[in-house]
Amino acid sequence: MSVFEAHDLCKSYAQPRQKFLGKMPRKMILKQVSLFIEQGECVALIGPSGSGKSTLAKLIVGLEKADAGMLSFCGQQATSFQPVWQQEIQLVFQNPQAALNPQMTIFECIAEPLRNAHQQQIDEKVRALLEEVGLSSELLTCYPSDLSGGQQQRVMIARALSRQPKLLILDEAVSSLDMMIRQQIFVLLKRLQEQRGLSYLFITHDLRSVEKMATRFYVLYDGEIVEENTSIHTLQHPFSKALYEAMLPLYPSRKRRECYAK
Ligand SMILES: Nc1ncnc2c1ncn2[C@@H]1O[C@H](COP(=O)(O)OP(=O)(O)OP(=O)(O)O)[C@@H](O)[C@H]1O
Repeated sequence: MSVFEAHDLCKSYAQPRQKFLGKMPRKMILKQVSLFIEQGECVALIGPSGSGKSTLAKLIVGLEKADAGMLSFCGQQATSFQPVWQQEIQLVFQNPQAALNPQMTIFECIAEPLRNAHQQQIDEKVRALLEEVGLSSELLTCYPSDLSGGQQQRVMIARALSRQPKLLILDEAVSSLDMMIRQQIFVLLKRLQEQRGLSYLFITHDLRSVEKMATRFYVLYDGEIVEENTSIHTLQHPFSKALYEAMLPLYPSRKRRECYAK
């Protein structure tokens, strides 16, 4: 069963700099984008910079409104994001440093979405969430700046989990992390996917991450879905092929090793 579906989503933005004779032209950013995510599935979204990936993420979490099209979450169809979906669709951004309030302790960062609960419940929940994302409770009194990038991203994931989501939108969520930490976050995300039945929309530029995380992926190019595939090794669209060609091999051939060494 699909946890989320988008049908023919269109989105344009006004171009104030190109205003002419009192008319404000609009630029089409998303052109009839359709996709679906099954329950418990990790679907990736790749595409060049400016192709509209983050705009699509914003439509899905209700930060922006589509010009046209339909959304469906857990079988409920609507022309725009519904406030009742807010708890269950959560967004994790690329840069946790910018997303976490530097004045709040780690406890406060994770507890903030739980503020309506009883204090004792909040304490227990925050500790359980911290443990679930593999962080020590010793960090509860620290501030975001005391933590590494990987730890900060774990806090962001714990914060998102506090709302009991069904769908996480991971917008370049591991891009700023080094390879080792990235791998650890992948392991964490896979475990959460299994244990909680979570679904992910995993937005990235990195085909290796797609290979590791996703069972299926879409390619967004100039606001259009130009490809849907299950393997990065059978890409069809020229952009996807170019991205594949640009990917460094896991085990470079001798010829390539010599080339990189120069
Ligand atoms: N609020 C806005 N007003 C006007 N134009 C916008 C707005 N937000 C995004 N855009 C434009 O929409 C286009 C798509 O932007 P978007 O951030 O969705 O791309 P992206 O694929 O996520 O890029 P990247 O991979 O670099 O993050 C860009 O040309 C951008 O300038």
